[in-house]
Amino acid sequence: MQPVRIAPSILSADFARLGAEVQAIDQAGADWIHIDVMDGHFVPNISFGPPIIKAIRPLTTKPFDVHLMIAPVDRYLDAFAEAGADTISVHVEAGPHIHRSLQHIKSLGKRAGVVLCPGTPAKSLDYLLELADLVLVMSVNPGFGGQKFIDNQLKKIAAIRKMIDASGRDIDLEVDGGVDHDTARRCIEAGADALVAGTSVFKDGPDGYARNIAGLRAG
Ligand SMILES: O=C(CO)[C@@H](O)[C@H](O)COP(=O)(O)O
Ligand SMILES: [Fe+2]
Repeated sequence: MQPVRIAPSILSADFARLGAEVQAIDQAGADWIHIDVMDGHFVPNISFGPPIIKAIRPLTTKPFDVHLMIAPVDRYLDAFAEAGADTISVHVEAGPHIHRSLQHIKSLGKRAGVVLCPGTPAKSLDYLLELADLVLVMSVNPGFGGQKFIDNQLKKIAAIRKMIDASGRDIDLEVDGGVDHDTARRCIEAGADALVAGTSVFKDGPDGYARNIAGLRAG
């Protein structure tokens, strides 16, 4: 089994130095760059969109793991693909046609991710796993970094691990929100193989990035 992938969330980066921050987490060992897109409608916060993603795309070869917290979502999928997303993840709660959204992402030649908010059951994946390359379990309510990990999501992670294994498909199981050294270990034990981390990677400034990423990966 490959080591758990660490995806630092640039929502916690210094936006005034965004390009340098992306290069710093790349050099520090990030596996993926996690990019949180928020619209002030699906979630109560606004972050960045395709032009920012396009601007930072030439600065690293690491995959862009784009987490869309926007509704409606379908009309923007092409723009995120063109801007340089590698994985595009959409919330089951963000629209009436999640199956269509996943089909659309696949048709663009991108990896399709499906995201579940804390209140959404694992069962909502029943007819979606055949299209998914990644399942993202939110361990906080989406919209902000720096929130506390919701413990009952560990049970959901374990349930989804079983569903993925039973599917026979190669699907990443990623967890996002409140991931620190302690909760990272518990997520890995429950079956996660990719972790998003904002606060716990960026909290000590650039000198701490490599140490913090390695610490999360070690579990
Ligand atoms: O999607 C989100 C929040 O909605 C996350 O990706 C956060 O940005 C993670 O930040 P921390 O909880 O690790 O500080
Ligand atoms: Fe995220």
